[in-house]
Amino acid sequence: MKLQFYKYQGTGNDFIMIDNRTLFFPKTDVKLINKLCDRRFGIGADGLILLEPSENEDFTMVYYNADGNEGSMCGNGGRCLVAFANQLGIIKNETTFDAVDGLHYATIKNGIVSLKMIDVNEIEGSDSHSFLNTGSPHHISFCDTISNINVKELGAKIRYGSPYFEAGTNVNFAEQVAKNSFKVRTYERGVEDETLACGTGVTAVAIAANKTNKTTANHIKIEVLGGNLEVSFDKKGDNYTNVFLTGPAQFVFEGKISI
Ligand SMILES: N[C@@H](CCC[C@H](N)C(=O)O)C(=O)O
Repeated sequence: MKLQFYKYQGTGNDFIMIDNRTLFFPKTDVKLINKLCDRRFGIGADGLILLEPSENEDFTMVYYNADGNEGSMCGNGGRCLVAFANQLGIIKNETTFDAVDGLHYATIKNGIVSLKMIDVNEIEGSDSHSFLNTGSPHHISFCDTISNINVKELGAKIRYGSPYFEAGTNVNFAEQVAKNSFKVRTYERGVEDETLACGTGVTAVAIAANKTNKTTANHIKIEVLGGNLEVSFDKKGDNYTNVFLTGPAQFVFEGKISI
């Protein structure tokens, strides 16, 4: 069978998109999804996303990490899926869709997608790190400089170590560059490597930076290896609401692959 696919990227976090409105895709085939995401034996991507029907919303997002397993929420993947739904003519400039962590509202204008993320009200912290869930779990270490960190090696150590072990976590290294701006590098669980960007990761960094008083800003610019993202939120006490992740989401190419 020939599988029609579309390739998208959001600040270099890249995804295979499949229009699965007819529910034809063999979604329990972990090996197949892993192979499609393989950069040598397949199309190559950090993850694969199925666009499926939804009972009450515009569509449903089903996200798989490159290892072939269903993942938790993917912020950049969600933004790319909005651009894909727009390309398919399912939505115009705004949408609400279903995902593993609940409903997401989003807008798209001139290739820039702004995606509403879940509210956050639990942030664990110590002197060395913060940990919070922005749809996916994120460990954050604020560092003086991140350019010389071996993200793959150190990220893997933290991802598999105490207290995360098998369930694991994504791991972010963040450097403050100005009052309201940070640089971030991320080790992604499920890709098991550094990626060029992570949407739920930069969202977690922005909230953790505010919570730990590194910034009083509620509109934060984040530079990642693949480009620039922005995170904004409202804050009441320890509750972060109206959390938006904003940045480019672009179609790269489409094709058919034998499966
Ligand atoms: N790239 C993603 C994060 C994807 C989820 C993650 N790898 C996991 O399952 O933990 C993003 O942009 O948020």
